[in-house]
Amino acid sequence: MQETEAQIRPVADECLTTFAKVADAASLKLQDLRARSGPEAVVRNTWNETAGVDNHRRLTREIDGEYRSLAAEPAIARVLVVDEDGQEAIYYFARAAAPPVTDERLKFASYRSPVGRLAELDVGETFLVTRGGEDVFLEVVERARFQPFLSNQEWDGRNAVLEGEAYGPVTVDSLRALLETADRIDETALDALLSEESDAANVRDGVRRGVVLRMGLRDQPVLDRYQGEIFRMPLRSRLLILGAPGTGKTTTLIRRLGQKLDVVHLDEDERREIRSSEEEHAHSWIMFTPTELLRLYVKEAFNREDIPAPDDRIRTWTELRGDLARNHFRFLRSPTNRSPLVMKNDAPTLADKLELDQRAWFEDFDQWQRVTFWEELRDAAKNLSEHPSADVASLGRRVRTIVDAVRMPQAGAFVSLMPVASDIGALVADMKALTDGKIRGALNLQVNRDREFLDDMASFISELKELPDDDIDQDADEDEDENQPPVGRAAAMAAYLRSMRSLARARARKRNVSRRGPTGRLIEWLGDRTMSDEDLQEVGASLLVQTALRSFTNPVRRYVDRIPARYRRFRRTRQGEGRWYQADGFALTDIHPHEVDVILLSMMRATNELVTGARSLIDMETSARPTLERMTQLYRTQVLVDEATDFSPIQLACMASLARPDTRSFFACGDFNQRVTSWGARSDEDMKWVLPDLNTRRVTVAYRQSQQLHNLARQLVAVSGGSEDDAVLPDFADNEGVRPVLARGLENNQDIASWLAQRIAEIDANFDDLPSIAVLVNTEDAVRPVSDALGDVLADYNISVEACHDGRIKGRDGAVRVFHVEHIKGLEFEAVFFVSIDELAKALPGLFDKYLYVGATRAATYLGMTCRDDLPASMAPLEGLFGEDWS
Ligand SMILES: Nc1ncnc2c1ncn2[C@@H]1O[C@H](COP(=O)(O)OP(=O)(O)OP(=O)(O)O)[C@@H](O)[C@H]1O
Repeated sequence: MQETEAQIRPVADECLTTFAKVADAASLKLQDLRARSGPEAVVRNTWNETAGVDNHRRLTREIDGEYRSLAAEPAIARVLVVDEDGQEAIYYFARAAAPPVTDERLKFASYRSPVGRLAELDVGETFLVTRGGEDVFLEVVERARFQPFLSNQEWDGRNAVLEGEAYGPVTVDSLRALLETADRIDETALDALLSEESDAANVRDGVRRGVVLRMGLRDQPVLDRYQGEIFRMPLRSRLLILGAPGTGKTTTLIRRLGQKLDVVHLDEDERREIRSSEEEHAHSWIMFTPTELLRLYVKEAFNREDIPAPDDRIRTWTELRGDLARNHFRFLRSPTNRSPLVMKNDAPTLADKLELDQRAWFEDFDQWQRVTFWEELRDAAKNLSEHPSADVASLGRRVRTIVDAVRMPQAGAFVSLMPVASDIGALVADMKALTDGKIRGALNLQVNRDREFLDDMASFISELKELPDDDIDQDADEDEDENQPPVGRAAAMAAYLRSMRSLARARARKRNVSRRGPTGRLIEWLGDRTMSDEDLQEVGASLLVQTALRSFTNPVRRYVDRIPARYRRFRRTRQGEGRWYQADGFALTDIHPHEVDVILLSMMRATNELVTGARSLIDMETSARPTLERMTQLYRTQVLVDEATDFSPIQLACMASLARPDTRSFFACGDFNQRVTSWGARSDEDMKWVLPDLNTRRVTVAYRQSQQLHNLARQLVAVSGGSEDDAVLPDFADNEGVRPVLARGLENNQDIASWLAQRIAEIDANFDDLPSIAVLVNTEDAVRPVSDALGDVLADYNISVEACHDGRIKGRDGAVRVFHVEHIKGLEFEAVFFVSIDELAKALPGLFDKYLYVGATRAATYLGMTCRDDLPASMAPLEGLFGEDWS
């Protein structure tokens, strides 16, 4: 070891000198920048143009941030390379920005730059660079990674891992302490003996694993060669990263996002493709996590990468789905939206086991709705072309030629319909003025007869509000129904117009209006205070023509925005055929969240096809524009999904639809063995369905767990029939850990708490500070009683316990945290305890093995399980892997 220490001391010395040099240079630049960026400097530099000032401020803010980061963390890696001519070069890599330093002997670069790849390669590996137009191979001769740390105005490098051709890898706790050992000359024999011990603890053979002390994704400034390759792939990639628990998928995802947000590291084509300013690009991303808790867990990692991550950028699907359906695509009922659809989490609408067939379900609907829409358009065109009025028939013939030319909705056909649409719009407006005039005339008559009429009607319709709008008139046009006042005389007038139109249409078709819904009830209430039969016939006939014509006034909007209405018809049809849906037991207006996903995907895909297939629809002033712009406003340059296998293929496809079409940048990571939702994606085929050109990559080095826990995890997969993974342990010197432990027959919370407390005390004895510990329980209701019982016992050790309800709070570091197992996807702890696993097996037979696997793989070193009775039968073969305690 002494020989190694002698070899690495010059490296340590150079590192510390370089840290100081970079940090000083960054601090100077920072001072300079701040001195120059006062208001006068801004005015002088930009001639006081607002855009210029904003731009200047942003640049100043960004550069300020970069220098501040460099002053706090001057470098994360050092690599010595040699080229084919034997020329050596030393590179220092900073996390994000390139350090503002020049040095004859040293080269400085950002880890995010292409040459940053050197920091990921092992000693002996080569990397191709282009120098003066020629390809040159660089071979890595020495590599060091470290965490710079300023203590008492002196730089140190903590947790450094150094490796050269002739030494290492070694882990050095402190580079400064390493240098100080060389300075000791006049030691007494006692001092020498003591310092021998501490020197040995400072420099140790091999790469060491850090203890998990806090609840948050650990910092991993330099990735391994496989992760690095993925993180550097072009922005326009569509990637799925699969890997066993702890293989660094989330880590890679966040590092990649950081790199791709930094426009400096995008190539020319990518910069063109993002089509936005730098500032927009910095905000144009969205990441999905399956749980609120994972969002909290990763937030700090975003801060380390200097990525502002407000809540609207890291989202759960549940949250975004509600927002899209209610506020953007507007097909769920709200105080301002008369839509009949009400989303209910437990709406019993869907057939059993539909989750196994969800792709076919979606495709059936999507195909049905496209065909239905076009057939209706074709029928409308035919009817118009045969209409007695010459004006109408001539327009009808024009649209018929276009519609008959294709069999399904197509971007090109919509473009061709646009010029006719405006002629039709003018005709409809004239016809509507006439029919509205007639209905208003009738209303006027009633008001003249009875001054109270409007007020009486207003109070009657306010009572109807609660009635489900089951019978919303399929032919009532959105254009007629826009901006409906909710209360008062204006609302009464709108309701009168609406009901007269329904009545008139029904008369013209020789049908009756349904009595069940609000419109039918109002008509009943009106009695003979409607229009004359003759007028109803005449208005009805005109309205039917208007409806047929309206199919063409804004065909894009009708195509996309009527998808929810078509969905209701589809559901009724298939329900009758005994497919996809329960035969009965739910209201026509109830809709399950998975059905909302289907509608959203259909609407988003339909819009995307038009945006990409016919840019002219959006580039020009057409009636289609607002419908398409609604989608373009939702686009993000980067869409990222963590724990992708917890989302259904339909949800994943919705997320992929949010990726800006120019780049279609999509990055998902997950592990099929860790799928804990019955609707989650189950296979490669599911993922290929989401995006056919998805490029799947695997990461296989499992960094989180000790040898014993890694082994247990693999056995768990084997006994549950999951797909075997190819994960291997890293070359850590301390993979050896302790056996997982098991307690049987713990029936009540007191017994459970006292067993947990003994194990926690055993862990605590090994550390100065309590590492991060999670206790997982089977239900939300068990969180409080288990925390209270454990808190009572652990109070004797001065260890506090925190109940983390609903997975909405992270809890405090230093306390033992209690979670419902449902929320712990993606997290990592030094120790995990699973309470009453046999009860979980009984409660969730279908997902038990998945939850067990996910729970057990959250632990880095210590894993404990309790059973109320005994191990579930499926786990019996693994009994021999468990011990009883860690004393
Ligand atoms: N290249 C690496 N070297 C050392 N440790 C790493 C490396 N990459 C990731 N890790 C560490 O491995 C642990 C697990 O990382 P991460 O949570 O990203 O894995 P994951 O694959 O997303 O896990 P899971 O599937 O369980 O969600 C973290 O502590 C992380 O710091």
